[in-house]
Amino acid sequence: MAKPVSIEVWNPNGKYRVISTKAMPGTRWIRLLTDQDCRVEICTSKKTILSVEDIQALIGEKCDGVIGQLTEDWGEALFSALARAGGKAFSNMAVGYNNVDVNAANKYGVAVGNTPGVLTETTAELAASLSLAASRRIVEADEFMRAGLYDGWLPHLFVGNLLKGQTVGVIGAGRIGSAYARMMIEGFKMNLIYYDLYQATRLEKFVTAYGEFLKANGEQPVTWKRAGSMEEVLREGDVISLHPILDKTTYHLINKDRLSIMKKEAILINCSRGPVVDEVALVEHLKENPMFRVGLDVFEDEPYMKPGLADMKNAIVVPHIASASKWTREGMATLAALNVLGKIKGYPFWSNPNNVEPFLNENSPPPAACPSIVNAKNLGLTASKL
Ligand SMILES: NC(=O)C1=CN([C@@H]2O[C@H](COP(=O)(O)OP(=O)(O)OC[C@H]3O[C@@H](n4cnc5c(N)ncnc54)[C@H](O)[C@@H]3O)[C@@H](O)[C@H]2O)C=CC1
Ligand SMILES: O=C(O)C(=O)CO
Repeated sequence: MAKPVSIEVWNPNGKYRVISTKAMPGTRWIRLLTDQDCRVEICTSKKTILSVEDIQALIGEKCDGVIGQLTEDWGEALFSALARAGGKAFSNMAVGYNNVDVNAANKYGVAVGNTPGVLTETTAELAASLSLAASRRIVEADEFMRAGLYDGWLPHLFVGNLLKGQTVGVIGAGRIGSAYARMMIEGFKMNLIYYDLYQATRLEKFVTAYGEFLKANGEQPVTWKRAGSMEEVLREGDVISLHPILDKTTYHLINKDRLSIMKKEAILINCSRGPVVDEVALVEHLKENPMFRVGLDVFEDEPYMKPGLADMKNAIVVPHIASASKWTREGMATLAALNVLGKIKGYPFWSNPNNVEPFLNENSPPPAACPSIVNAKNLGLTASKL
């Protein structure tokens, strides 16, 4: 058993014991819990990634719910420990929950929450930033400047790609993929090709309407196409951004063969999960194709990069910061806390996790519901009528 982990306590006499495995931005989430008779314990350990043993030690003998992080391994060991301690709820402070074994949670009757919606625009904005940075070689140019290498304007200096009129490819056109597509289409007048298991009807309607607007104003209209296969997107896209969930259907979705069918000067962006890309194959591809560029927010063996990646000038790498805006991170903390609180209080689950705004309004109390419980149906929970 690991040593006890250091904690900070809010409302020590609260009836329900709720643990957060990390300090989270803002204070609203703490207030929402303490106002409802929760004792909140926040882990203050300096370790970035807590082990299963650390979290078991935090859970202890009695625990009603836990707010955890995407870096933690929530499986059989933790859900059984939480259930033994009387716990009813766990929430990831993340929309992605590939770190959670939902079947194990179902087995122990623990509700699993996530935080959709509040990070859609923020994450899409980072994907758009990486797209621009890669197309205009901003990081390379910045390094060049700081190294004192600039000795005057030159016709060939850091020539990149114009986005206008090119094709943006989106794989996984859900909330974030669609928001990213809109930014690239509206901002840079790119044409869209996308691949998803489902039709992105709202996105299609948006592109059609925007195309008509451009035409009416004497400009070249933008177009959209739903691809019948992922390969079609990879062949046709100039900038391709990955936004699917990580599961067994998307693991190494970008591999050696698929990289080989992409355009030699294409840009690949990954703000989904690292294992969606075979990073070893990517490093080889970057070496062999110097005009091919990538922008990566996530990595296969986070926090590590595969050998060679850090040396590649045609790669831009940032440390999983796509959701890192203040508003989003505070909102994620709020949604995660309300998932746990709602389950402890026996509230129904919110029937539309695509619209979590009522929970984020600081000026009114949140609805009496759990904003997003991914296994609500498995646990037979009731949907909110609000
Ligand atoms: N880098 C970061 O900081 C962040 C990463 N994410 C990642 O982004 C993912 C997507 O988030 P949302 O857009 O909110 O989720 P979403 O559920 O709205 O979208 C995911 C889309 O992927 C599609 N999809 C699933 N399997 C597929 C397949 N095999 N091929 C093609 N498409 C497939 C789904 O149909 C869905 O439309 C999260 O699961 C998370 O892993 C999310 C937020 C921040
Ligand atoms: O919400 C997620 O899935 C993240 O990756 C956090 O930014």
